[in-house]
Amino acid sequence: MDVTIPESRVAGRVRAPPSKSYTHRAILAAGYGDDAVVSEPLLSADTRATMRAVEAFGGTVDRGDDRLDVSGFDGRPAVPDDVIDCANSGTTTRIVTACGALVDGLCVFTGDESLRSRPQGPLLDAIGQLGGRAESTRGNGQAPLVVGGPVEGGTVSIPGDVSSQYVTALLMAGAVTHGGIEIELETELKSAPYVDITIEVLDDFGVDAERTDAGFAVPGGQSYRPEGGEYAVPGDFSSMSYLLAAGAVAAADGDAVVVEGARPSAQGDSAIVEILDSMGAPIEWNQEAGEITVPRASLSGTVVDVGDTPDLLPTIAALGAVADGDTVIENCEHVRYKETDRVEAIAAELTKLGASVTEDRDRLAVHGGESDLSGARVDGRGDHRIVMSLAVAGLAADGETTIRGGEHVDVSFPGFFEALESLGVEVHRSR
Ligand SMILES: O=C(O)C1=C[C@@H](OP(=O)(O)O)[C@@H](O)[C@H](O)C1
Ligand SMILES: C=C(OP(=O)(O)O)C(=O)O
Repeated sequence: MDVTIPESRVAGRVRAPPSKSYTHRAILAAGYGDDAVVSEPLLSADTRATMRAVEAFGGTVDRGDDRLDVSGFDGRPAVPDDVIDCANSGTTTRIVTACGALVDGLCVFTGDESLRSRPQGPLLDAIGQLGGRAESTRGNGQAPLVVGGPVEGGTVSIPGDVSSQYVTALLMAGAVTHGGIEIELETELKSAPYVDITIEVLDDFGVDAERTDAGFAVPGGQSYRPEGGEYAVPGDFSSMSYLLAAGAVAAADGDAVVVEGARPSAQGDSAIVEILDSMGAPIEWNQEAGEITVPRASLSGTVVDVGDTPDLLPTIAALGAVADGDTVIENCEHVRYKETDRVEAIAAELTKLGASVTEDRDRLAVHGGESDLSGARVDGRGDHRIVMSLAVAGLAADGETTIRGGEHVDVSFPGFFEALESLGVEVHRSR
């Protein structure tokens, strides 16, 4: 689907969707337990992949509008009847692969073309160190994967600079092993706040896991159960970043965008508030009310290290294209291992809108203010975050911006274009 965004002014209140990261973890945590309700879940293509996996392992997930009733497999996943399709979701692939290592038999995991190009080698290696079987069918460390166990726990050594999701996956599975899992990190951990999210969710399900000097550890023999049998998902700050950025680049004179559902949590991506502040936006976060208000501002460039916040890179780059001066995004090599190589993708697509960028392996500089952005035809690269970031840039570009592949927002923020419409943007969709 092509989506056309005209240069626009926006204003109004909009609610952030529920967190994708928390929803994935809550669904699988409930799967590892017996019965639990996940309330206010994100219902999106990626979280549906995790629901399918829980069902393949012997659980059931009854999908309501704003709740999921999960009947889990009680720490003992069954051999799936079929291959598990993780679609476009890296999180699903990693967390269910570690669950597959608990199975007394074999499981096969695959996904779409993007997913089948993403790195899984360190996780396969870790499962091997635990005595499980874990192979890439093509021998290239990418899905399709064949995984089996049952592993009973132990110590693993893994790199920390490819994906934090390997740590998340091992901690979640380790809690129901006999002996628990100790994780030694070979290199500094990137995307570290996502492991904080994991530890927070585990804690809410009554499971202990902790940071250690060497990395992380989770004792075995634990049971997953949220207090009162119910777990509520908080709002998603990565998704909010597009709405807040829209306000900062395009709010109507004297008006603002107000984003609801912004309660503090372990999400590193709440750094978007400080980043917008550092660019000169008079942004205000009422943490008690869970509301962030942002009017339009003349933005200026900033320097951001995205080691902890990879998913913000496309948003920051779009903001940088509208701002005056240079916006420098550092420590971003791991952002190349996502649905697309997002450093290359956003650099190339913003260039089509007239932005000037300098791309290095671990750094992206956007030279704002050199010329005004002008609408053009751009490619969302089949990547939800590239699509949404280009839509933000489109709000501030002269004329119209047409984004190819608008339907991919379904991965994390299915109502994204409706949210823009509610803020006053005339979104045009064509097939
Ligand atoms: O665990 C998670 O929920 C996520 C971790 C991050 O990935 P990496 O740890 O691979 O950087 C992030 O980019 C992804 O969108 C969600
Ligand atoms: C990279 C992302 O997710 P995943 O790793 O789950 O595909 C994302 O949502 O930006």
